[in-house]
Amino acid sequence: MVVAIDGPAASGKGTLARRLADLLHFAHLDTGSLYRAVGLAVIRAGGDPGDAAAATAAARALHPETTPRVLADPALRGDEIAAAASKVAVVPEVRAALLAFQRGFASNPPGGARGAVLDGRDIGTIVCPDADAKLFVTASVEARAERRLKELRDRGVAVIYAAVLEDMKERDARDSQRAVAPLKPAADAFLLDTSSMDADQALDAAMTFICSKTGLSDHCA
Ligand SMILES: Nc1ncnc2c1ncn2[C@@H]1O[C@H](COP(=O)(O)OP(=O)(O)OP(=O)(O)O)[C@@H](O)[C@H]1O
Ligand SMILES: Nc1ccn([C@@H]2O[C@H](COP(=O)(O)O)[C@@H](O)[C@H]2O)c(=O)n1
Repeated sequence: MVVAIDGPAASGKGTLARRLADLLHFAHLDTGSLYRAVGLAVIRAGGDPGDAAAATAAARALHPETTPRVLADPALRGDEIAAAASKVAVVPEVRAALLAFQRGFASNPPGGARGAVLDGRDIGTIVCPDADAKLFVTASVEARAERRLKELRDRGVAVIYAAVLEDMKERDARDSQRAVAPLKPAADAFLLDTSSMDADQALDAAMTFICSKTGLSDHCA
């Protein structure tokens, strides 16, 4: 069984995907980490993430056996790498190079898990169009900027709200206006606006939808 979760930055989709995977004993793939890994590799090689050839070479150099170790690198979590990720993500050859790994994870989840939860921008539309349940998680850009601000400050990063909000708007625009696999809800996705929900309420709403859609019996009342 595959659960596809898409949405903009800091909407809470990663938190929700992790918690759903724990609850259902499914494997989880944060597909944004793949794009971050490509952006980080380009930067570490002294390149420009806006250089399509460099980004394509970095994406093609990611191998399935080493990818889990690459995705665990804490350096992926920085805001500079998030911006780099959204630049390499506009390149069609980069997206094509990352597709097989994502589809393989969904169809054959690691560790013998009986299902997979993938979160990203194009999971319900492109990566897993036949997913059993699709959710599009969103929140106002102001709520998302507040969440990211808190997260960064908790990590000891000195930032101001206006800069976080500006970065968020830029990334939203790049992700939703690109020509290939833009951020948008799949036609059959459940829209979950978490602007005034905490993470527990979002999980409850998602589970109610997944239960009604899939009839998963062992986790549904
Ligand atoms: N429903 C919620 N209410 C308030 N804060 C939340 C909620 N869900 C997640 N958060 C917090 O908001 C921040 C962003 O959440 P998360 O990383 O899950 O978002 P995301 O959509 O996966 O972001 P990104 O695409 O940038 O990785 C985290 O600090 C998380 O703890
Ligand atoms: N399926 C996906 C996932 C991510 N991206 C791009 O990567 C950037 C970083 O993603 P996070 O989820 O870690 O914030 C994101 O801004 C997208 O540009 C993507 O294109 N497709």
